[in-house]
Amino acid sequence: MRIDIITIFPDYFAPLELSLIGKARAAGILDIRLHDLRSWTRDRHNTVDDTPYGGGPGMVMKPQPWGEALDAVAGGAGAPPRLVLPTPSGTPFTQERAKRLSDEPWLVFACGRYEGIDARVVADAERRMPVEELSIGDYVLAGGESATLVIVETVSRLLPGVLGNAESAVQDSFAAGAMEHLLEGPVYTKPAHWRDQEVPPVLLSGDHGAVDRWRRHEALRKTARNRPELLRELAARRLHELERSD
Ligand SMILES: Nc1cc(-c2ccc3cc[nH]c3c2)n[nH]1
Repeated sequence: MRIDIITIFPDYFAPLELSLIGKARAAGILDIRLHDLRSWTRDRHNTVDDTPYGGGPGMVMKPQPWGEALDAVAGGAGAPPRLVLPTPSGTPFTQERAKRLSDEPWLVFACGRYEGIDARVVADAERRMPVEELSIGDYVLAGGESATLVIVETVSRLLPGVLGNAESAVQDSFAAGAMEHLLEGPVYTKPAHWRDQEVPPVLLSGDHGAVDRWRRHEALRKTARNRPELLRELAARRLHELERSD
């Protein structure tokens, strides 16, 4: 997968040189390219923002640098990339959406700042590539860079060869089919006794059936406590499946 990131803060993405993603880049599984938006400014101050039409607080990112940056990065011959634009007003980013994005050969991320990017940039981009405006949660960041890091990490770890043990990707809380979207329960490792706490004996029993039942029970408990709405959705899905099978 190729990933291009356009931002005024390229250094924000230094973490993508580390750990699993850094190794995947070195192995050629991931081709991540950073682009400084200011490279496409034309004035000596490298201006990327201006006051909003209609008044109001803050500044808006100018269309000209973005238009030329997207032309340069995403405008080549061949199939266009999918443009991902993190924004508080976007479609919720979920594990299911991450799975779909992981099937894309080429993603371009546009990292906004200030009050956002002039709306004509998205309208212009939609003429030549699919555009996805995504929110990583109902809170407001200072820019799109953190959201882009979250999306890139979530998507990249689903790519074959990125995680050492593909199984751990399957067992994620929200991975389709793994414990039906339940939250993951507690995990333990050596030593079996630590600061007067014991590892649950079932995990040392060697009885894999009992371990699976215990883990499902703990996942249900955790989900009921922290995300009860997921249990309601699970019940509704089960009911729908039963009614379809009648
Ligand atoms: N889910 C979420 C996205 C954002 C976001 C994304 C881009 C910009 C640009 C300026 N402020 C921004 C905030 N906040 N929260």
